[in-house]
Amino acid sequence: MISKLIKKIVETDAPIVVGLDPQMKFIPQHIKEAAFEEYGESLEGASEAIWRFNKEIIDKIYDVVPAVKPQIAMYEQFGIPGLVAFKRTVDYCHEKGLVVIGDVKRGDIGSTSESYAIAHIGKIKVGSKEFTPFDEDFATVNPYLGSDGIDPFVKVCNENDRGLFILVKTSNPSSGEFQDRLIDGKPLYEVVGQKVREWGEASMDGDYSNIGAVVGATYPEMGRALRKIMPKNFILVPGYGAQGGQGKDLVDFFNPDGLGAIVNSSRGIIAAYTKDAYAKFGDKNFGDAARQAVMDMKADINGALGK
Ligand SMILES: O=c1ccn([C@@H]2O[C@H](COP(=O)(O)O)[C@@H](O)[C@H]2O)c(=O)[nH]1
Repeated sequence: MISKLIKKIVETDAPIVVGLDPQMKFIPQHIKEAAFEEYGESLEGASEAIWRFNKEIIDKIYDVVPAVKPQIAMYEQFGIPGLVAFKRTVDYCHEKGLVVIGDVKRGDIGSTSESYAIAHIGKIKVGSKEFTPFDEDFATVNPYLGSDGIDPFVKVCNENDRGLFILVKTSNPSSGEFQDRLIDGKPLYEVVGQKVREWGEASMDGDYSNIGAVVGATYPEMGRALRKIMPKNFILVPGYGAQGGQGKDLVDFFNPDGLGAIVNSSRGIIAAYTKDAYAKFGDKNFGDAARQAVMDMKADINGALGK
């Protein structure tokens, strides 16, 4: 699966993933009104608004980026209708040829991890039939339970040619509270980075492993250290834009081959029309504002990489 993602990054010349994190406050009034008119002010109405919003964004960006990252929390908060909107979004992104990274941050004891893995990147048999429940290409995973919580995810990946991004150093302000603590003289994030390297060794797909890492754009120094520890693991880099990360911070997350990292922006793209810089598009043209924000992000990152 990582080779498919790399091919699309090269084709679009954009190491960028658009985060589909559709909070209600970002959905223009005209979309909410139309959805509520049909489905009522209900979980169904909100989920329909999310779906319509996503579809417009996807239609405007699918040809200029390789991948999207729907954040399941934004859908789950609307219950079952929200999860239906999540699945519709995943399926539509696949129809448009996009690689889908499900930001689901799962991880538990082995038997439960196996079920999470099946749900998001695997297959399940029901009688004589087989189903792919959520059917993302990659899933994000929390490694805090250790190897027996990760192994079932790796097994399901290997059986289905899917991938993982394992949390190593997260972008949030308090990530250091635990992740920077020293263990035998090494910060925990480096210990986890070394484990990601090992977990990924049996999942090679070309030059890179299907098992990648999450490292926040907000910690460029740590990104540089982790790049060296995990030379064959792709890094998913959140924290660009709304959390303050910029192109110049990202250079060392990449390998000398110009690959090795893919940078996420969610609010910075999907809510671009609410920002002064893109206000000229207006709320009716929020999809065009998102496309322009992608082009600006691409110029910023590729400029920093000297392309
Ligand atoms: O360390 C992490 C891991 C995941 N995220 C997720 O990425 C997006 C970021 O959204 P922005 O609007 O671009 O800030 C969001 O879904 C987070 O849950 C992260 O930010 N940091």
